[in-house]
Amino acid sequence: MAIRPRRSVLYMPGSNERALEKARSLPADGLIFDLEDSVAPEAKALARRQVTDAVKAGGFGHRELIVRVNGLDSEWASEDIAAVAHCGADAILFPKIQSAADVLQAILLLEQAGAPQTLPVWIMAETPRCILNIESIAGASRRLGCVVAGTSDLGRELRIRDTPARDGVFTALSLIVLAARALGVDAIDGVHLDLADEAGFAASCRQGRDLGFDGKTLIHPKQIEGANRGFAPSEAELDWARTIAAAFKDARAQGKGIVVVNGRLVEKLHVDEAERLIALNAAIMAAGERAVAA
Ligand SMILES: CC(C)(COP(=O)(O)OP(=O)(O)OC[C@H]1O[C@@H](n2cnc3c(N)ncnc32)[C@H](O)[C@@H]1OP(=O)(O)O)[C@@H](O)C(=O)NCCC(=O)NCCSC(=O)C[C@H](O)C(=O)O
Ligand SMILES: [Mg+2]
Repeated sequence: MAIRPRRSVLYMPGSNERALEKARSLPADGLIFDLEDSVAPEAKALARRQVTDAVKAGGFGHRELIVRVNGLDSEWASEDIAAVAHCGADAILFPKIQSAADVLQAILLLEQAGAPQTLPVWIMAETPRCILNIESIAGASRRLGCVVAGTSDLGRELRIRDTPARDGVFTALSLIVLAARALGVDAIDGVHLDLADEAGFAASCRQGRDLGFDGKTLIHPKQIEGANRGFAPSEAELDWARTIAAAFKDARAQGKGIVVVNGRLVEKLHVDEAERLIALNAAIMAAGERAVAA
């Protein structure tokens, strides 16, 4: 299956028309048009209209367009879902998912609203119950396209202290990646709220990447470049990937199933990951070229 880069996924309030416009030129891999927590109750209808108009109008190039609707038990959910079901978004993101039944309910509502059967469903993992049920949630439907960590809501519910190492949500972050990998979908890390803390943001990108996340959700354009860098394969990783892929090809031609490169044992499993990194890099390059051409 083709790899879609999701290094940087930027939230913006659907009520902020300027942000929706600005997003057309920002170098993020994905955009989450939010109808939920960043939109005041009195601005919900405006946000819904602006978001669907913006998605229909297009002009976002290679960027993946995701609309986050309000929670299933909120008074806005059904109108949100009816409005976004066929607006042309690449995925619909459902917040506060607690169980596999919630995922099925979300899909049923989309179907009742006439959404294409192929429209992927993304979920926020942001409640303690969600984390405890994460395997069954992620496996509830093949429509699930991505799991997004909601570390702000989760941290609040867990009553943790906000430490630089994110100790309080560390287990949850690992469980999210485990569940996503088990089901073969992508996982995107939570937001870094302190916009002035560049070092802390870079550290949280490194940590997310080390944990296996495919990218990070962001709250401001100034965070895009760091996430794009942090979640892309580095030059050293790519050099190594190309080296071992070539060495393994030679070894296979000689009938061998393993090879030692620079003193390290290389097996097919290492080459599989190397090839994934090379393909991810190619997809990033291709998107970059399209962005320049757009
Ligand atoms: C945090 C902000 C409110 C700051 O906004 P602002 O004061 O306008 O910032 P700047 O003046 O520095 O903006 C500079 C220019 O960039 C544009 N901009 C700013 N933010 C965005 C954005 N998110 N997307 C697109 N464009 C953006 C401004 O319009 C300026 O443009 P220009 O006019 O050309 O100068 C704001 O950044 C913001 O609203 N951020 C997103 C907040 C949000 O969406 N929150 C909800 C998601 S987080 C969440 O819910 C977490 C999860 O659920 C969990 O539980 O963890
Ligand atoms: Mg949240």
